[in-house]
Amino acid sequence: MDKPLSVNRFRYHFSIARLVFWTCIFLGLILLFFFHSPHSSSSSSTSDSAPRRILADPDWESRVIKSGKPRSRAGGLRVLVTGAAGFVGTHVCATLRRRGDGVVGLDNFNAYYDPALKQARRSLLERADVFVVKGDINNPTLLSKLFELVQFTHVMHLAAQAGVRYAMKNPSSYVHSNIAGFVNLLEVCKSANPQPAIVWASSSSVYGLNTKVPFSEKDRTDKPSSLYAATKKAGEEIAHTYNHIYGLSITGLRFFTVYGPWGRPDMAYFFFTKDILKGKPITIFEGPDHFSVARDFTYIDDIVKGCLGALDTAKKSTGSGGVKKGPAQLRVFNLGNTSPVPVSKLVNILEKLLKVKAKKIVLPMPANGDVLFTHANISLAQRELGYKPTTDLQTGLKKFVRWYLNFYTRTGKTSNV
Ligand SMILES: O=C(O)[C@H]1O[C@H](OP(=O)(O)OP(=O)(O)OC[C@H]2O[C@@H](n3ccc(=O)[nH]c3=O)[C@H](O)[C@@H]2O)[C@H](O)[C@@H](O)[C@H]1O
Repeated sequence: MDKPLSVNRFRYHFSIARLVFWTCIFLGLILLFFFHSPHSSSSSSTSDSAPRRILADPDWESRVIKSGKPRSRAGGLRVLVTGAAGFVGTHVCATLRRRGDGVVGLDNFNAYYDPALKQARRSLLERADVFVVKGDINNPTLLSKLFELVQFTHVMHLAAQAGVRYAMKNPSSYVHSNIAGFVNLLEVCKSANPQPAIVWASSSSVYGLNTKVPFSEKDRTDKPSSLYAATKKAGEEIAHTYNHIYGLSITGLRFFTVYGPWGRPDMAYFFFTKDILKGKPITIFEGPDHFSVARDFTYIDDIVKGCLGALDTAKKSTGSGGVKKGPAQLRVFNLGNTSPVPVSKLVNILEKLLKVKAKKIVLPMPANGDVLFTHANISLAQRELGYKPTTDLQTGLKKFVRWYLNFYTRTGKTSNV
């Protein structure tokens, strides 16, 4: 009798120990999964740019609050500008601040192109009294903190993974910034009280392989030729959803190949300038049957006027704290120049301005996501935003070249694309 009892007791203790052991292993795995899951690292970590101690730093907070306060204009806007150290972002921030609006910049200062240029733009904005927070639009803790410190009336969303051809090299960066980042931003905006009105950068690339010109907002946009274009098109659909469900006022601006001082080194006009000056060959793409590839190049000051026109005419969002109270404004506008110029002509203008002959290599356009031409119909933006571009390519490139020579002589560097 005794023996079987002790055997049973032994078995009993053994199975309890086994149960405890496997429970511990199971809990350990759950904890391991939780701390290493992408969700937990993107939502709770502020590591890459805005560590928790910064979010609790009174000095950091007072800089955000001060920058977000309108200066002179009674009833000035309070604008959060994402992508503030980017090309368009820098110009928009400086112009808004100059007219007296409150502006807080946000930028993750990634290394897609020369971070030194982004830092130089940030210094320019510091001198213009705009504080640029280093942080990512994928960080909800940081975004919520900014909305806690400043009651933004508007968000000018310019942070994005730009560039048409780079999408073949790093497709996930487009999904991360242009889709996940945009959704994250909209989630925070929809929950804000009051909700801000949102103006954001879409792209002429949504017209994709369309052949009817000029491109009109009424045209279909279901033939993107690059992943970049597809993510911008997705952004337009996502904007529709957030407008529909939460009453967010959203305006999308389709920019047409924006160029000018403080521009992006990954764009053709910029690296053509660098290579022509260095005596390096440049490649000019052409279409089938020697078709001249052309762009509706649009000067930065004209684009900035369009951005401000969109901010100033944006109606208020109708929801609050995540609940829609009524229908809200949803708009999309072309911001182009309405006069396409062949890329070969752009090169001729640069040669004259730089007083250096380019070493040109003409090649058939590879299947790299590029489209053959762009041409904007801007009558809607003209009517609704008072948008009227005034700078032709010759004049705009002259200003760009002057800036380029001055900037890279002063800093003693050449552009590292
Ligand atoms: O409007 C937009 O929405 C987009 O505009 C811009 O794209 P694109 O219009 O393609 O400008 P960009 O790269 O400067 O090429 C210009 C021309 O040079 C040709 N090109 C280019 C490179 C080269 O080596 N040779 C060449 O001929 C090339 O074939 C093209 O015809 C932004 O980068 C993009 O982020 C987005 O905002």
